Amino acid sequence: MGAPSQKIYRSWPSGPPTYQQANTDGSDIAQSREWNYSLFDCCPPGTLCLKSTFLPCLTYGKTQSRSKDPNLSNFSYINSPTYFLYLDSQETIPHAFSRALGMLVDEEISPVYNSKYYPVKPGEVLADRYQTLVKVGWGVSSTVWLARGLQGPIETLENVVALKVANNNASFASHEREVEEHISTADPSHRGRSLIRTLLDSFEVKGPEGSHSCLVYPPMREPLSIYQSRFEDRKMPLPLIKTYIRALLTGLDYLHKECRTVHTGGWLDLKLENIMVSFEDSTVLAHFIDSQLERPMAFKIDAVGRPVYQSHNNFGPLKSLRSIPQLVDFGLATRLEEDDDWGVWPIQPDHYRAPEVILGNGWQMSVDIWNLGVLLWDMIEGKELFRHIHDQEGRYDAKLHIAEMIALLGPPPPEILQRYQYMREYSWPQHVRLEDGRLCETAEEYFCGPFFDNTGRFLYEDLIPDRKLDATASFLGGEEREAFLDLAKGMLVWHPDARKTAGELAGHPFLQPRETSA
Ligand SMILES: Nc1ncnc2c1ncn2[C@@H]1O[C@H](COP(=O)(O)OP(=O)(O)OP(=O)(O)O)[C@@H](O)[C@H]1O
Repeated sequence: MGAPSQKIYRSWPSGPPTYQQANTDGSDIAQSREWNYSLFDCCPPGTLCLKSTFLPCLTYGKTQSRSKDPNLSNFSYINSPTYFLYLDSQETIPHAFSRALGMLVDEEISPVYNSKYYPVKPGEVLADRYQTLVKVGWGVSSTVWLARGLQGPIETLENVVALKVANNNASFASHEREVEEHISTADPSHRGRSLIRTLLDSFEVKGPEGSHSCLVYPPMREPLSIYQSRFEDRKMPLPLIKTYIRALLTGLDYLHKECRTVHTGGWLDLKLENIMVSFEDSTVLAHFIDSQLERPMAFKIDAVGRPVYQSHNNFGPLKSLRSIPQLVDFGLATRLEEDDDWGVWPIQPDHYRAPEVILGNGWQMSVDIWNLGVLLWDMIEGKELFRHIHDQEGRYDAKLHIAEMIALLGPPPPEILQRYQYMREYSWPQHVRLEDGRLCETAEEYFCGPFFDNTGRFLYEDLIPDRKLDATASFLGGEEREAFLDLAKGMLVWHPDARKTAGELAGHPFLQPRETSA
């Protein structure tokens, strides 16, 4: 599905109806270029990156030269130290990547890959303040690099940051910066603030295709999706999962109450990839950086001449379980300042989509609670809760999704259906484009409704699968299972206002540490 054409929210033109009011009113990029290792046309990039990790003077030289000669008219990457390091490095170049010819790498996999990614190279100095070390990730609109800040003592680990270099068309980047600045300052004393990724700095760089925003963050170990894979059968120990869920709820409590911000706002929401885990021990990062010496990143040149580096994000086995989770990626977050501000456009990845989004009833903070409720199954069982939401061709089908919600939770209460009927008349302030190019004005058009008739009867009763929520938690036994279901039932509620708040849920008995008997 395509994203909304503009990132806005608007309340209803005549004032948003409350549930009560509604009740009464009834490249193809050719991937043929070879992998290679050159960086500045003179030395292998990975090696340069690694050398510069340990010998910052090597690549920092550009910054130093710039301070003497701002135009860099006489600057050369080849200076005597570089040259010797280049010679010295020849033996460390791995050859394994030659087999990667024609392969799609990292961001190239994105269906919307284009040259709008800034061509970051390892060792590059950005804005005279950060020197890139190694690429650790990518998204549909950015690449993420570990970098060293050049303004403090440059060899210390404290100076290592993560740089998110946004695409030049990424309007999300300025939005993300604004939201994150707001989050950083709303109430720094709230416990939940540390559970949300905070921005350390931001700047712009000029690339061949225009200007790119760069957002600077503390470095993190990895997304929860990778962290999970470090445990047998991808199953984290239950006490640890409980701690994580409690932490995420504390973060959401801060986000919702103090920042009046919904994490959701587009297609990329609360999911395992958007929960990052901190380093359990500073030596993990130190060893990772050291290890890059032996294992420089491979890269290729894409059809338009942009280098595409293969990210390195394996920080190795866990040394302890002392990591903490953080919510990241606020590029599509939505601020709803007033109680009667509503989001109205379609949001959330299919699997996590809340009923009020599909029905077009408008959404607020509680849409994140539904999302996290669904995510509980991914976190604990490593499997998705909703299993029948795609048609035989694998396309998302909202009526199947509603049918499965009815199976698991029972039918929606009357006030939801009344509001649904009321909101069917509502057209979005802006059309939203579907992947096939069609423009939609209403949620009903977008999600191929209607779903209920005027009497509130579901139009596709034959699609309701034979599943019950209680039967989906067989991964837990006895009291744990009951407590877990009680928690989930406070989150997976048709009526958005009846969902428990993040703050209430964080105190749920299922999430409290158990006293161990002496
Ligand atoms: N602070 C960080 N430390 C280490 N790695 C990071 C950090 N932030 C992001 N990453 C890595 O970069 C990847 C992409 O980051 P992020 O999700 O912020 O980018 P994005 O362009 O918004 O992605 P998308 O929009 O496709 O979800 C993450 O999945 C993670 O692997």
